[in-house]
Amino acid sequence: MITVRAPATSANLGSGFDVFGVAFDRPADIIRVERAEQTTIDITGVGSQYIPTDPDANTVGAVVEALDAPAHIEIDKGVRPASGLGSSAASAAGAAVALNELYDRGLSRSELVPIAAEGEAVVSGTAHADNVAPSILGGFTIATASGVESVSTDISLVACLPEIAVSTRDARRVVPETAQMAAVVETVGNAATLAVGMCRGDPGLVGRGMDDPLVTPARAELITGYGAVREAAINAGATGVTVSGAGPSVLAVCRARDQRAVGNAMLTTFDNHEVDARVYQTQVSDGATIL
Ligand SMILES: Nc1ncnc2c1ncn2[C@@H]1O[C@H](COP(=O)(O)OP(=O)(O)OP(=O)(O)O)[C@@H](O)[C@H]1O
Ligand SMILES: N[C@@H](CCO)C(=O)O
Repeated sequence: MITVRAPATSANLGSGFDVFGVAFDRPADIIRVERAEQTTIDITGVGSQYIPTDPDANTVGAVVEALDAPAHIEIDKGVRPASGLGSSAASAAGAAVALNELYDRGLSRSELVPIAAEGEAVVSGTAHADNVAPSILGGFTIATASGVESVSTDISLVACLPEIAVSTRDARRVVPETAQMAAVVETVGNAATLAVGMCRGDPGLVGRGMDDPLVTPARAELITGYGAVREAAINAGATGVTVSGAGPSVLAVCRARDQRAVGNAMLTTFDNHEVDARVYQTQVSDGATIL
């Protein structure tokens, strides 16, 4: 049996829609795989009642197919589904790393990224790699059609998960199909600023680069209290705030000393909007580990 811990992730970071991602130190999914004639899936943990065990409908099933690696797979969910914290991706990333090891396929971590991304197509219709890349490689990742880059960095994050479910499939329907050139120019500038900030470990630059006029405004509408939560986090010291992945989690970047204040401000403001929430004080961390 091979056991892998695959971390939660946050994709987009505002200006990097379908491209940027970061790995968290927690929460994480635990994936256990054993060789079998036929693929079967058992799921426990947070939100497991909402996740299909049919391999054709679960993200790990697509990974089994791509690696031709039938197995009995146990998924212990630490990352709630429909959270915006890369729940579906954590399972796919963990399965890719575990099955590659179990069947001795010899693929590199980078080669496993497009394989795990096939799982995302199962749930959202698109094989976007911006969550699976950091869950497999760790750090801050840039996933494009021509490959994936990863840098390790020391950036503190606060992810606030409200008790609202937003599916990636639904959140992709509100993404505008066209964009004004001025908004594209602004987004490119912000994305470049963010990438430099990650390389320098500078939360001020990362936060400044998270602003996104293209996708985030439409998605913010799906999250009760988003505007007020964002403002409260900024007032508590966050250097940037955006929708995490497809939502409903809200992601703040800050200095380590401000993490607690930012998290409390976000929780209190969701509570003022009668939304229960929980907070993860985390930082950009390593990718999947074989235990
Ligand atoms: N192994 C899995 N883990 C979690 N969700 C899964 C899995 N397999 C299939 N799903 C389905 O995927 C959906 C959750 O994925 P979705 O992409 O919507 O959320 P997310 O991964 O938390 O968000 P995001 O990609 O925005 O970070 C649910 O409908 C769930 O049933
Ligand atoms: N880039 C994806 C991440 C969520 O799966 C999106 O925002 O739709």
